[in-house]
Amino acid sequence: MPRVAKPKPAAAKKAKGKLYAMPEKLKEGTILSDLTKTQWRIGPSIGVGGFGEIYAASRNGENSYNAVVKCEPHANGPLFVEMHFYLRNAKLEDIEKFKQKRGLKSLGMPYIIANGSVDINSQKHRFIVMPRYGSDISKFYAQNGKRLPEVTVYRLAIQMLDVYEFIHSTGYVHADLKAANILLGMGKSGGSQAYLVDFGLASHYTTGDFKPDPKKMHNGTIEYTSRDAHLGVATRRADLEILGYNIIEWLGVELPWIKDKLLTVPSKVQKAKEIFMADLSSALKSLFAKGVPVPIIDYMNYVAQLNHNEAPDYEKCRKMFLNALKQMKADNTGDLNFKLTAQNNSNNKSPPVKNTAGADSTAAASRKKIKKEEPTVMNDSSDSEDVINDSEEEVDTKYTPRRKLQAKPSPSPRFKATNVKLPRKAVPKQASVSPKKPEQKKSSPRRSPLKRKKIENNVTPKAQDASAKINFSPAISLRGGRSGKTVINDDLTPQPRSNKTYEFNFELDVSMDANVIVNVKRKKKVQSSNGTPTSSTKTSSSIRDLTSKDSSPATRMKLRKLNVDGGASSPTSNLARSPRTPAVTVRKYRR
Ligand SMILES: Nc1ncnc2c1ncn2[C@@H]1O[C@H](COP(=O)(O)OP(=O)(O)OP(=O)(O)O)[C@@H](O)[C@H]1O
Repeated sequence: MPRVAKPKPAAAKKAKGKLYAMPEKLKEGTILSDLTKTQWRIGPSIGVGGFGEIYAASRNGENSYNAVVKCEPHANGPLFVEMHFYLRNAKLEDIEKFKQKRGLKSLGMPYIIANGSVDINSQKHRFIVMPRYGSDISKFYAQNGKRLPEVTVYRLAIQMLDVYEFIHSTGYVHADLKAANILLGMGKSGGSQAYLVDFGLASHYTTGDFKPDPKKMHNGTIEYTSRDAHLGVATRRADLEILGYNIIEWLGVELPWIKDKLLTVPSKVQKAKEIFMADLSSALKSLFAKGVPVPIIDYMNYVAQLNHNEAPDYEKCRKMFLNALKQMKADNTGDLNFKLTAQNNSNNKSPPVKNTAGADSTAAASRKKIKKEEPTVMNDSSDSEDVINDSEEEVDTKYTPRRKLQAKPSPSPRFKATNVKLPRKAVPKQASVSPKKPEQKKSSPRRSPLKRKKIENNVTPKAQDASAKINFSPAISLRGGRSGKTVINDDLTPQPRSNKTYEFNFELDVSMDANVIVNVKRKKKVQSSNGTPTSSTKTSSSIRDLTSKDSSPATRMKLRKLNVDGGASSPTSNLARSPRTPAVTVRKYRR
């Protein structure tokens, strides 16, 4: 049995039956002190994300809540990732420089104002301060009966391409664009610019080989996750694909994998997207009864032929939408209009649904509405002022974004790892083309015209399994009921997340995760003839005394896949048949 080396004393507060810690509430009026000792007064809660809470905030002494504080426990990965993305790449001056270079009047790129740490109920939390934006566009989408005006869709696409161009210029991808993550600006001209928030899944994109990463497979919001993200590969084309799925949906049609209720099985969604993208013209035709909007088919075709490591031509994409606006004689300036009329929805499948929000759906009206809603206090309000000084912000450079431990504190159901059953046969049998070994071109598993042709010719949406030869990632399934929520692969893995650190000091042969064998080899120190201890990787067959001086903790673990039928053969012979087997280095635990 693994030995508990160091149980963590202050365990995070957990909801009954949940593996994830819940964030602590910040009382209205609480003062947070950031790293530069600037004080921020917490206002009402204005949003709850998958991992933490967002509060309106003002500089202490000022009246207007024109900033927000996003606060999450320290152990929480997404905010760590988001904060470092902002600190490294998205300071206000970086954004200004980019705008200048590109000749842009505005850019929907948020920035970080401040950051710090705070102890709340003896639990260390991290917080960031950002500008406050307005309503997110998912509200308009819902109010309009699941659609947005066509002109607005194209304008949003152009603005998001600008933001992508900025993010990609820093070496990162966003990986989670969706209506709920797009906020309108505040202030006089705020309604003309949309901002892309939530960088909790931002990561460096690959410029090298296409290497699927099981640890990151399916990350994102399942409805819009790109095919590359389903395989765990961060690419620029993936961001463009995510935008593509979103704009199709905003035009009032249902994406096939949503229509077919596949969202609870990521590998099925992935497969549906592969089929969709392999035969775009007929897939889109079946979605748009009145004809496929030209910029949609052009944009999706462009995305489909991009190489995984290719820099997208953002200008070319923007022009597709700009040309459509010109043809519609629509301006690309002024407030984004969210009010549906028959004129601005020529391409939608069915007649516009009456806007339940009435005349309230322009950006300006929305800002008014937001202002009206401001006094809503979701947390306990208190007159008392708790002054909390931040403790030193530690930057754990070894932090991996996968360690996202936070449960969603909102009533909307977030996937819980405890409820997942991973099937033994994690890789479906039809998976016969490994993305690691692209058939035609070494740079991209998808670019190959031959392969695409094969899929187009042989695959019908109903009978694709035998001929598509697409490698799908493990058949993880999600509990029903979740929708539109960011999910991180780690959430899908039923590993207990205690705060304990284990020392492995013996041979361990155990199946874990879907179909993986873990073989831990202890590095044994042996006495050489001259008495100096030397290392050997000889596998120990017996459990050794952990405190014994002649042993040291395991330093390497070998993982290998089980055979598809569930059996495991000898480690050495199996290695050849399992090229994706990773070797994992285990960090030595130090007290
Ligand atoms: N700067 C901001 N100004 C105003 N509202 C904001 C701001 N940032 C976030 N929000 C609100 O809070 C909500 C949640 O924010 P965000 O998506 O950043 O949190 P999250 O925990 O990362 O969520 P998830 O991962 O589930 O998408 C947003 O949908 C939005 O309504």
